[in-house]
Amino acid sequence: MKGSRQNEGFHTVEVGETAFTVLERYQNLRQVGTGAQGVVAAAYDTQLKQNVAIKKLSRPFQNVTHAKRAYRELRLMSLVNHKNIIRLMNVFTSQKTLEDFQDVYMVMELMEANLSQVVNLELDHERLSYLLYQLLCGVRHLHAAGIIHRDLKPSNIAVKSDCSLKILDFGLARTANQGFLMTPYVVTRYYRSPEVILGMSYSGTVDIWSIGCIFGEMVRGQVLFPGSDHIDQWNKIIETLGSPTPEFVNRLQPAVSNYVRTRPHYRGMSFSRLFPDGCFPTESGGSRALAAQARDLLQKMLELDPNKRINIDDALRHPYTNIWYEPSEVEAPPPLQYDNSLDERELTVEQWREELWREVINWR
Ligand SMILES: Cc1nc[nH]c1-c1ccnc(Nc2ccc(N3CCOCC3)cc2)c1
Repeated sequence: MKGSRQNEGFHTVEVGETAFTVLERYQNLRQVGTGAQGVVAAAYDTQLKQNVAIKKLSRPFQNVTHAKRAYRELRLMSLVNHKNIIRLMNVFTSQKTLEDFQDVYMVMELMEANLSQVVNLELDHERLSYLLYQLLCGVRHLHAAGIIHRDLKPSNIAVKSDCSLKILDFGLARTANQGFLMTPYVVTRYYRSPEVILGMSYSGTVDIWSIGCIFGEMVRGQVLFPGSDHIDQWNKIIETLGSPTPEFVNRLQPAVSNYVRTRPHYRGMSFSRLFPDGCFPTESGGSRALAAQARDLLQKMLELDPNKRINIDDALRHPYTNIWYEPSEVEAPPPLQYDNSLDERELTVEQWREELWREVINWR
């Protein structure tokens, strides 16, 4: 209830190098991560008697990129409701007025690791297919709400030892500036689809490409396309998968298609060479058949041409993942539609500050 939160006391603790000023109910804070948006701590919620994660957004209105992302995340997290998308449990600030407004704290359910810690483990097919299935379910729910993530990567997906998986954020706003960031954090592009790299119009299948890259990395134990920038990223993709078809190139904007045509011609590697049986789990039983199914799904996800790439519903019905198919999980009622136009608004830093302040003090 708003009243209690306003009056309830706060305490300040150091988490790494960062001061967290949080409601007294949250105790025993310890750092678990840092992201481009801020620091994340694990804590114990003495009211709910459960562990939680608390993300501190430091001055989220410092520039338009941060403000848009924070605003979008607050609105989207309150809007979607799915077991494979992290749930927002509480939002607060210790500042009492808009003039003093500085920081936002977002409280979520605590997971145990992110997928970056999992990609180099030898996972059996059961875990591999279950993680993939849950990722597809979460992304399907986002798409049902009109949200295309566009920036799925292992660091924004969290897991627990029971193999449950949750997507941690909502990716890029449609009008997010693709390149320059004010923070020292390097933007990871390894998982971005050809259409995002080449500035083409895009649809939900951009997220299927990213999921294919993540799935391939879990099989291979290394990043599939570790490009140092967009040019290098494109070169690595075509060296591995082969050059795009003329039909695909003709759909590009003139300047981009001219560049793409200057590239050498690559045949690309076969998927049985890219993902040989040896890199799949070799536990007893039908693992050769499972390896063939996993390879087939990978090939359909890592299709250069978005028009030919497998879509989410077909990926969820693929033999490799449909063993987990639960209509209640796949077809969870789509939330209200997200109004993307909210992303398009060009507000000043001061206006975003007020928008964020309003979102925080009016939060449920
Ligand atoms: C919202 C958010 N943004 C980034 N991360 C999170 C988040 C959200 C919910 N739970 C967790 N849990 C969690 C994640 C990673 C770790 N490890 C990191 C590496 O070293 C071993 C532990 C431990 C716990 C993290």
